[in-house]
Amino acid sequence: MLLVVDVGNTNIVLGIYDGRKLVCDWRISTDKAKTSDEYGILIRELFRGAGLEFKDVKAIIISSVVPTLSGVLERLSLNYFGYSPVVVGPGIRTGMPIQYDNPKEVGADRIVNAVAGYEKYKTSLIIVDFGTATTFDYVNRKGEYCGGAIAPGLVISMEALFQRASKLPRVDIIKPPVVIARNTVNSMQAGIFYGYVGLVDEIVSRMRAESKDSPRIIATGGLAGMIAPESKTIEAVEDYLTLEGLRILYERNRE
Ligand SMILES: Nc1ncnc2c1ncn2[C@@H]1O[C@H](COP(=O)(O)OP(=O)(O)OP(=O)(O)O)[C@@H](O)[C@H]1O
Ligand SMILES: CC(C)(CO)[C@@H](O)C(=O)NCCC(=O)O
Ligand SMILES: [K+]
Repeated sequence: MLLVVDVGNTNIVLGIYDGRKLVCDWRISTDKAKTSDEYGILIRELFRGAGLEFKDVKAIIISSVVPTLSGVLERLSLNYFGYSPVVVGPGIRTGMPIQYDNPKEVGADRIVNAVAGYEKYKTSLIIVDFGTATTFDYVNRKGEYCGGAIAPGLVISMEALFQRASKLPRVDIIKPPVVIARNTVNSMQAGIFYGYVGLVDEIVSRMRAESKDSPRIIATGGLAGMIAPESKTIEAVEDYLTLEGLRILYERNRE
């Protein structure tokens, strides 16, 4: 079985593939202070809960946008699983030309999403990933990664509001009952939720216009399911896009 690991700034998502089938997935908090041994213990517990053992894993692929944790997880792979992982980054075969000024600068998660999206849709597309940051990526018809936009994530936006204004509480990010809200909590929810729907549609519309094409628009990430129904532009939500992309990239790089 293949272990796929996506290290984000808020969460590390792990998945186990048996061939093309995702058999289980877990989400743990990203903690830059944790050692490879501490992650090892945590992952052992997750495996135990799913009736899996470390020796069931025959290969590992990691993408990370937290440089300090890349080494920690590489060490974990070697020490606990006995395999050196494929790490998404310069030098791996993506099958996707990267038209960023400096290809080394683009987040590995964005490339992984782009690879998965293009493999599934085989046409030009815009991918919106709602994570710590919200990323927008454009892939053209030929399957080239063309770049995109990075916006503050929904949770970060809410936290900025609450931390900078004494009378504003921390609120759940939900769709409020009305936009002309009559209490602080609903007012903040209205500003963040509808403001964010607007942010997404505006960026996607401008990217689509600039692309001079008619890309498909897909979304992923924890909060995609909440925003997508209100968005005029998002056509589909692909919950496991990043894990799928990691599986595909492993296939392209196994020797
Ligand atoms: N309804 C909600 N209200 C508040 N926060 C939420 C809600 N749903 C998810 N979150 C949080 O939003 C954040 C972003 O979620 P998501 O799972 O898409 O990204 P992530 O995987 O944590 O991002 P990254 O890949 O950058 O680590 C997470 O911290 C998640 O716990
Ligand atoms: C934007 C994030 C934080 C989203 O996870 C990540 O993709 C990242 O750190 N990217 C590096 C900058 C870039 O993609 O241009
Ligand atoms: K992510």
